[in-house]
Amino acid sequence: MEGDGWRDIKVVRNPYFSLRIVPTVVPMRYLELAQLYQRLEKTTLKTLKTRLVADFLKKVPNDLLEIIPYLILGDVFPEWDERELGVGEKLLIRAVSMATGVDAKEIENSVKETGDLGESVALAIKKRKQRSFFSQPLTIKRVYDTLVKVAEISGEGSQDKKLKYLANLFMDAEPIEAKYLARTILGIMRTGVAEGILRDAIAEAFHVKVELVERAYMLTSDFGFVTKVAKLEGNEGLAKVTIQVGKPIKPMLAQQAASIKDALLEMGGEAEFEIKYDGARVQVHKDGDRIIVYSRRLENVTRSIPEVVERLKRAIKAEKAIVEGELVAVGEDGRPLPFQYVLRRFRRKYNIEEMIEKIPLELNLFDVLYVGGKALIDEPFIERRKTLEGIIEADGWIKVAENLITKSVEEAESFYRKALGMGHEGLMAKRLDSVYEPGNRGKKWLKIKPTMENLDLVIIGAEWGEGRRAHVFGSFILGAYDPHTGEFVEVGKVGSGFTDEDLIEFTKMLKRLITKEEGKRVWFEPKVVIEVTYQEIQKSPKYRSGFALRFPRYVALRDDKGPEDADTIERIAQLYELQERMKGKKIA
Ligand SMILES: Nc1ncnc2c1ncn2[C@@H]1O[C@H](COP(=O)(O)OP(=O)(O)OP(=O)(O)O)[C@@H](O)[C@H]1O
Repeated sequence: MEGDGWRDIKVVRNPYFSLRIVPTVVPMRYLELAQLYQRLEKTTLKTLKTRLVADFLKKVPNDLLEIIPYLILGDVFPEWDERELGVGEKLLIRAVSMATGVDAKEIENSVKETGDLGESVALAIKKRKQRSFFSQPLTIKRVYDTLVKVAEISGEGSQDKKLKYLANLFMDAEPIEAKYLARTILGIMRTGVAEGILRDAIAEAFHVKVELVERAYMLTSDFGFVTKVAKLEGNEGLAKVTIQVGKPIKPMLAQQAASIKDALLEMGGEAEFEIKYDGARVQVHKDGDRIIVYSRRLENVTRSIPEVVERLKRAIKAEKAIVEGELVAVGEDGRPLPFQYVLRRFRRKYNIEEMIEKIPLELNLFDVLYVGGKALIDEPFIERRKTLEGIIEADGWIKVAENLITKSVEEAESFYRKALGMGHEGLMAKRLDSVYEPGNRGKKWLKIKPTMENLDLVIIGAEWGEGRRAHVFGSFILGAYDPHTGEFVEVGKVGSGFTDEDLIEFTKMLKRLITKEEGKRVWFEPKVVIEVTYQEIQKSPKYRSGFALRFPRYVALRDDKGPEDADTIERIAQLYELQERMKGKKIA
């Protein structure tokens, strides 16, 4: 009966006939998922979390397999899906109030007291004054279908419609279900399950190789699909997974080289150098007249850049293709503007026309991953580059990245100086024979730039400000990801570089992520990524990470990156080595 959302076979004794086996329909209850969330929240042990998720996955009927992984992560849709629930805290509280008869003000006050919206919603449900005679226990399918409907409602009166759908769910929810439903709706799950745990759990549940799960995920960015293949087709099916037009591929990344000379040496004496444009990376999927553009974080940003989409339709000559490039904002003088300008374009949802004029965008394409029905990721870079040049018709706004293939340090250095002179960030060096490694930050691509890398770190805590700034956070605790424990560990505290407006914005954004308060200190669910500069990376016995940043300074909010894209302890260790090597070296 799997496939219809039903499971279990019950033995029913019929008083008139002999013992018969009658299949009864028992859909999977949302309660089971809520109990999983609760268990996950109670432990910090990565291994235990993995086992809990694996045991749960084993019980999931086939037709829920594609949605459960996202719900476990605390999401409803994959990050590249354009749909959003569009429900804020206020609307959610109104829905709970409607469902329970508890005054919205009372729920709001309770949130202030508990500091935990989920908990306060559960309390309201416990006080529920009425429950419909027709009340039905919540099933996962019903919760999911309702959330999909909520996401798809738009236009006039949409808030009221959303309110009714949500109130209906809360009307039938048990307190524990309501707690996690509320958190899912607001995207603040707090169960500490990130992609790594889910990946390991899929492997454990279906006895498949973790490397194959990882590979399939890097190629499709779709845990729902990967889970289904793992269960139904095992290792063999996973090994066959390849890229598909329409599903974003995790981008291949680079490490930093200390100099052009080091880069050439590492690449075996010859390399392709390309300008490193300072903008935002995009992955373009084209299928006939249909274009989808994904950001570095694989969010669908197509709608925010309609003029680029129109040009892409003409510039990509192939009928079906996946190409990658760097989108750069261009100033009036024709020189590149800082990457934050492109991010402003991505964020804009209304009056886009106005932005097209204000922030014109240029796209520099540097790779092709698919063309004419064929995945190209296993072809050498040099071949992909030729293919790319063959399918792009440059139009001044869309072009192929400027490059130089050379063995000569001098030639490459002169290209480097030229790139910096034009206002670009530096150069990329690419190994001619390198295949495309989705999601990997290896040494096949190296970046060369005059300054040390900025770091992208997660805000894991903060301290309230003082005096005039007592109502906002004054400094933030920075965390780097430790892949061994699955935790974010402290590497420093940043208080400079923020304007008053920044602090107000950050306080608003972070308040809802508070997990713990200790005097003036608060701790957050690790979600928000910021870019910081620093004077130096120091070894530090004080921090568990082993490193501390000297004089970190805030540069920008990286809402194009999720916590899983933030820099890791290992990356900081690498940068520390690089810093030591760069000391006293002049590379420009
Ligand atoms: N010619 C190019 N080839 C590849 N990447 C390029 C090129 N020009 C600019 N880039 C950008 O540089 C990035 C490669 O550097 P890296 O691997 O460090 O990515 P990142 O973590 O996003 O870092 P960054 O902060 O530099 O964007 C790419 O993701 C892309 O956005």
